[in-house]
Amino acid sequence: MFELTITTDFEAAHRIPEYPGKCQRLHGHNWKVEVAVSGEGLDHLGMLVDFRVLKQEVAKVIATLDHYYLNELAAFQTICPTAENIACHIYKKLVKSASLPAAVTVSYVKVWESPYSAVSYREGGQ
Ligand SMILES: Nc1nc2c(c(=O)[nH]1)N=C([C@H](O)[C@H](O)COP(=O)(O)OP(=O)(O)OP(=O)(O)O)CN2
Ligand SMILES: [Zn+2]
Repeated sequence: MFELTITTDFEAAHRIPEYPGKCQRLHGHNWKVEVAVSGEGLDHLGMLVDFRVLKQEVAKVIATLDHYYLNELAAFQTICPTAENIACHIYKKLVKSASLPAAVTVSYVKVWESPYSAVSYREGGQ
């Protein structure tokens, strides 16, 4: 099994409306995102998936979050844009991506809210 990761980041504002503290107020983060994909089979070049292809697919999702006020986005009208929900949102968007090879599975998405605090989202008991 091969597991490949890429990292990227984006800037966005959010607030956690019912949070009992300062996070209830509008504030921003430079969110770091790590995406891991895995699979068994390599292509004729010896790659699970080209890093460039994975970065492009992740970039499409990140573009929908970058420099937005996350609470205003459709994805976060019924759930709060916590690091947990952002990681889950990115994961589910990537799973739907048609541009990743069929044999490639998204292992997890990890989102850092700060250099010291991160959340990983994965499915299927991995
Ligand atoms: N499990 C989670 N906990 C918290 C989340 C979250 O998304 N998931 N989010 C927040 C707030 O967004 C807040 O901005 C972060 O708060 P905090 O950790 O206090 O961040 P600081 O950088 O301000 O850290 P200090 O130690 O207070 O300087 C809170 N929790
Ligand atoms: Zn925050």
